[in-house]
Amino acid sequence: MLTIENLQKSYGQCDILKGVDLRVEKGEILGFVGGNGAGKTTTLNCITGLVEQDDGTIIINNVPKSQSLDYKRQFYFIPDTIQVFPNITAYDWIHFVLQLYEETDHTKLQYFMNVFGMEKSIDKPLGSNSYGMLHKMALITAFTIHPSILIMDEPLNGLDPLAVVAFKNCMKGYVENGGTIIFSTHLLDVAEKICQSIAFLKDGKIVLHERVEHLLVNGSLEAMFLEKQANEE
Ligand SMILES: Nc1ncnc2c1ncn2[C@@H]1O[C@H](COP(=O)(O)OP(=O)(O)OP(=O)(O)O)[C@@H](O)[C@H]1O
Repeated sequence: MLTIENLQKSYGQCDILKGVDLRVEKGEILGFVGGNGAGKTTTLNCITGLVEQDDGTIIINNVPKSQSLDYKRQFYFIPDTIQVFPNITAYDWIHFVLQLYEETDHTKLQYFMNVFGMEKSIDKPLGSNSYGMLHKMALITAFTIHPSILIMDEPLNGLDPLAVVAFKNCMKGYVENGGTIIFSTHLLDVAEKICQSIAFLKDGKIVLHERVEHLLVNGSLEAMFLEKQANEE
């Protein structure tokens, strides 16, 4: 589904990604973890084309990143900071994006708006929405589109507890229906409940990529994280 080989990226003299290799299989929820500044956002930005890598290949559904348009049709991306036009409404924004993805099933949209309790905010200008509400809007759009792979950078940030429950249920339904998810997070207790596997990024490389049930044999993900961080330092 998603294959990354030898991904490298530097900013000036600073080598951020030093040969990232990663495979994500269809139907998998992969949690992408690592300390602050490890390079998670840089990796996701390379995958989604917001950043051009210096070296390495990225392929989604057998389509290489170099085939720009076709490649971009394979996924939907929710960045950590959602940039919006402040004067248009959530309704207009969502419908605009749905049109881009040729998604016309508005019953699905209504369903996910209900799930996330967004009906009352749908006609408000985006500029008056909170950080969490913008994230909900992006999630509603993503689950309505149902892309073959959903890529998210810290999607749990700003979500209230009800939205977190809705998010977990939607993720479950989405992968049961053939979707694949890769998301970065610092919330290891949530990751251990919803992910099938965890990739740990440290010093510009993936130092561990393992199924969650195998990791939990030795304790919590938090314990694994602390041990890995300490060992590698
Ligand atoms: N545009 C840029 N120019 C220069 N350095 C950058 C740029 N973007 C990121 N970096 C650097 O690359 C490194 C990795 O940043 P990145 O945002 O990918 O980390 P992260 O793992 O997502 O961190 P966090 O968990 O704190 O969000 C950091 O040292 C950061 O300062």
